[in-house]
Amino acid sequence: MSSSEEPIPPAPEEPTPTPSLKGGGQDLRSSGASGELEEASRAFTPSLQGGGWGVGPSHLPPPGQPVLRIRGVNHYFGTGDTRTQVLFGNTLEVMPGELVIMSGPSGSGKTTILTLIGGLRTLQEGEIEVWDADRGDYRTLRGTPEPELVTVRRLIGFIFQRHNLFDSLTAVQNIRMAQRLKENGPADPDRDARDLLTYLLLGERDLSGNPQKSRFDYKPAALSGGQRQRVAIARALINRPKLVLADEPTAALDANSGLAVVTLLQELARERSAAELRALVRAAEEAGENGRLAEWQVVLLKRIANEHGTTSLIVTHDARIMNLADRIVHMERGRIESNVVVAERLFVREGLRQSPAFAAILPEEQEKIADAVLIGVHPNEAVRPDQLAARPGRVEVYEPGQVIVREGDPVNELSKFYLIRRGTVEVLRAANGAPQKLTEMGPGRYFGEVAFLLNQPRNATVRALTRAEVYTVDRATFDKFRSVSLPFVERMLANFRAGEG
Ligand SMILES: Nc1ncnc2c1ncn2[C@@H]1O[C@H](COP(=O)(O)OP(=O)(O)OP(=O)(O)O)[C@@H](O)[C@H]1O
Repeated sequence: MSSSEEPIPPAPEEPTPTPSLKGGGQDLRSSGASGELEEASRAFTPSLQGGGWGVGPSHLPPPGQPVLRIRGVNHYFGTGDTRTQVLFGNTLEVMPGELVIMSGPSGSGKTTILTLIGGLRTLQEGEIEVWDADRGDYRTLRGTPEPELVTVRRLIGFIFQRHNLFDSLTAVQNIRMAQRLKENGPADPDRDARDLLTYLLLGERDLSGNPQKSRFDYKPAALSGGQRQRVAIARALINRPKLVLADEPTAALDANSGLAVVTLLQELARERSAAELRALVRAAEEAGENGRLAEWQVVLLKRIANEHGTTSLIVTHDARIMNLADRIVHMERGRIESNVVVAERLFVREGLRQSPAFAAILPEEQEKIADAVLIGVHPNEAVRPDQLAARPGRVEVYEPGQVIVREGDPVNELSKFYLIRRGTVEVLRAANGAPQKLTEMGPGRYFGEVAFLLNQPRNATVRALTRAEVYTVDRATFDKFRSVSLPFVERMLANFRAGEG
C-alpha cells in the first residue's frame, strides 16, 4: 500500500463486518479476526432499535429533495510532491428509489466517490449529505466525527468486491451477525436470512425448483467466489438499507445469480406487480441474456422486497444492470461528465422524433439535441429553481395565463421549438378579431417549429393553462444539426430516387 494513503477511520463499534475497499490494505476491519464467534453471539441477541423497517413515506425527504446530495467534491491522494487530485468539483443528486449506475473508464474515480459517500474515506473538500430516514434529516459527512460516521455507515448496505465474510461463521451466521433486530422487523429473522440466500440460489432448491443441498451452513472457505459474493450481498441487504452502495456487485456471478441480484436491487427500489416483474425478466431474456428468474424466485422476491424505497448506487459494466438504470452517471478523469435520467432522455428523444421538423435530422444528431436539453430531473417531477439555474437555457417555466409564443410574432435566430415537459397549454388563433381556442396540449406534445422552418411569423398563440414546463431548442441549434444531417439526407434521397428510376 502506498504511503500516500490518508488514515483509515477506525472500525465501527457495531459487530457488523464493514466492507473492505478493493486494492488491498484499506480494510476497516479485517476478516477472520479472533473473537468473531463471541461478537456474533452478541449480535444474535435481539436489540430493539427503531427505524429501518416500517419506515413510512413521512420519512422520505421533502418532496423533490434527494436522498443523497453531493456538492463540489474534490479529492486528493498523497502528500507534498506526490499529492494528486483525483476528483474535481463533483456535484450530483440522487432521488429516493433511484437505481443509479456509475460508469466510466478504469481510474476515473468511481470507487473513490463511492467510498466518500459511504463515509469510508475522509471527505476533504465539498459537501456530501445523506438522508437519514430514522431521524428525518440529512447527515452531513463534512468534518463529521467518527462516532457519527459509524451511524451514517449503518444507514448503508455496502456491496464491495472484497466481501470480508467471517471465516469461522457459516453463511447464515455471517448474515445474522449483521442483522439489526427492530421493532417492526421480520417476525422470523432467521428465516429472513435463509430466504434471502434461497432467492440468491444458495438455498434448498435450484433454479428449476428441484431440491439441492443448501449452503446455509457452509463456511466461506467451502463456497466459490461467486457464492461468497452472494452471501455478502444478502448480508448487505438484510437490514433493508435505504441506500445501497455497490462496486461491481455482479462481477463474479453467473447469468442467473447475476440477474437475481440485479432484479432484487431494482425491486427493492419500488413496488412492482408480479406481472410487471415477469415482463422485466422477459425483457432481460430478450435482450440476449441467458439468465432467468424462476417463478418461485419471483414470489420470494416480492416478499423479500416488501420494504421499498431503497436507492442504489452501483458501479458496474454489467449491461443487465445498465438496462435497468434510472440514472446513468458517467465519470471521466475524476469528473462527472454526464448525469442522465433515463426516463427523461427517452421522453425528450421520443418528443423530438414525433415532430416532423426533426425528420430531416439524423437519429444520432437528434439524440445529441435531446441530450443538450436534459435537465437531470424525471419528467414526473417538477423542476426546482436551483435545477433550472444549474442547467440554464434548457427548460422554461410558465405560470397559468402566461403566453409562450404569440401569433404574428416574427421569428429569428432566437426563436424556439418547444416540447412540453409538464402541464397543459392552450393554442389560440385570432378569428374575426377574437382569439379562438384550437386545442389543448400536454406532456410530450410540441409546438413552435413551423414558423422557423418556413421563416414565417408565428401562426398561433400558445398560452399556459396550468404551470407549464417546456424544453426548448433554439433555431440556431436546430439549423446547426440540420446542416450536419443535410448531406446525408440528400445522399439518401438521391440513392432512393436512383433506385426508383
Ligand atoms: N489509495 C490510493 N492512493 C493513491 N491513489 C489512488 C488510491 N486509490 C485510487 N487512487 C487513484 O485515484 C484515481 C481514481 O481511482 P478509483 O479507484 O476511484 O477509480 P475507478 O474509476 O473506481 O477505477 P476502476 O474502474 O479501475 O475500479 C486513480 O487514478 C487511482 O490510481
